Amino acid sequence: MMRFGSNARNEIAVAPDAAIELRGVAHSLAGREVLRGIDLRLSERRIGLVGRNGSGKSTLARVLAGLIAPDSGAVTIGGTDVARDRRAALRLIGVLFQNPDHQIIFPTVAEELAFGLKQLGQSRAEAAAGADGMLDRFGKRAWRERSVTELSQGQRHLLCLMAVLAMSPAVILLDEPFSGLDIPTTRQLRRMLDGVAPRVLQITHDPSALDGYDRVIWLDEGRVRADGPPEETLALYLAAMEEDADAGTDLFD
Ligand SMILES: Nc1ncnc2c1ncn2[C@@H]1O[C@H](COP(=O)(O)OP(=O)(O)OP(=O)(O)O)[C@@H](O)[C@H]1O
Repeated sequence: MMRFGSNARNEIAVAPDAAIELRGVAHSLAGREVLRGIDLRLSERRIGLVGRNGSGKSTLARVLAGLIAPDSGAVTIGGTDVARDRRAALRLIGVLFQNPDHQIIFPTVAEELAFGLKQLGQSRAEAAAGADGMLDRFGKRAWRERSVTELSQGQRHLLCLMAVLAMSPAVILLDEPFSGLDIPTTRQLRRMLDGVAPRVLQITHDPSALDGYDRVIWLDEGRVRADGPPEETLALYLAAMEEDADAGTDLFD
């Protein structure tokens, strides 16, 4: 099995099987209720999250990562409130957002990869070594000194995933992780994700991306509409999507 992070300080500070708990999570954006009271206990290794455009998935991802404190309710991972303890949250959950440009802050690949490791308390040399190690795993050592602006959108996406993996969080949250990636890169990422020990929570519109998953949650208008084994949740979800498509339900209300 692959391991990420050889440095002792990079080890996960909590048991990797620590559950994610959402209690009464509600949140509004611009006066609109986007999350409407979500209660979940997530302890499976591979969990999928599906739902129509605008159903609240990405907002829920931000709340799960502690990047937004919900208006009411709380999210804890292994008992730690991720919105209150941001430092601990870095080790607990790493997020790969849909758009890499919302995530990348440094001009070069090496600096971007090293940043998260320094945030975990690693020295400059340790972080540089960790960044190189991650580039080697993906056969991308040649990217080291490259300017991020010279990478394609898909390559920037891969860089963000490497940055998340390098930090060895207990939970990896992926928002449409394979959009814009070519087939070999997608397969490489899937293999990599299958090999990592932590829990993976994947937001996707592609049911096949959830093959082999333990549990799938369907979010609809900010509420959990179905939750259970993938084949059950996805059957309900896909049937409803067909109905909505036939009825021409407005996607962009
Ligand atoms: N920054 C914001 N300000 C105001 N409203 C927002 C903001 N971000 C999202 N919303 C609204 O919140 C709702 C949920 O958006 P969210 O991005 O969470 O949906 P999603 O399920 O991830 O959608 P998609 O599948 O299209 O990515 C939408 O109605 C959206 O218009």
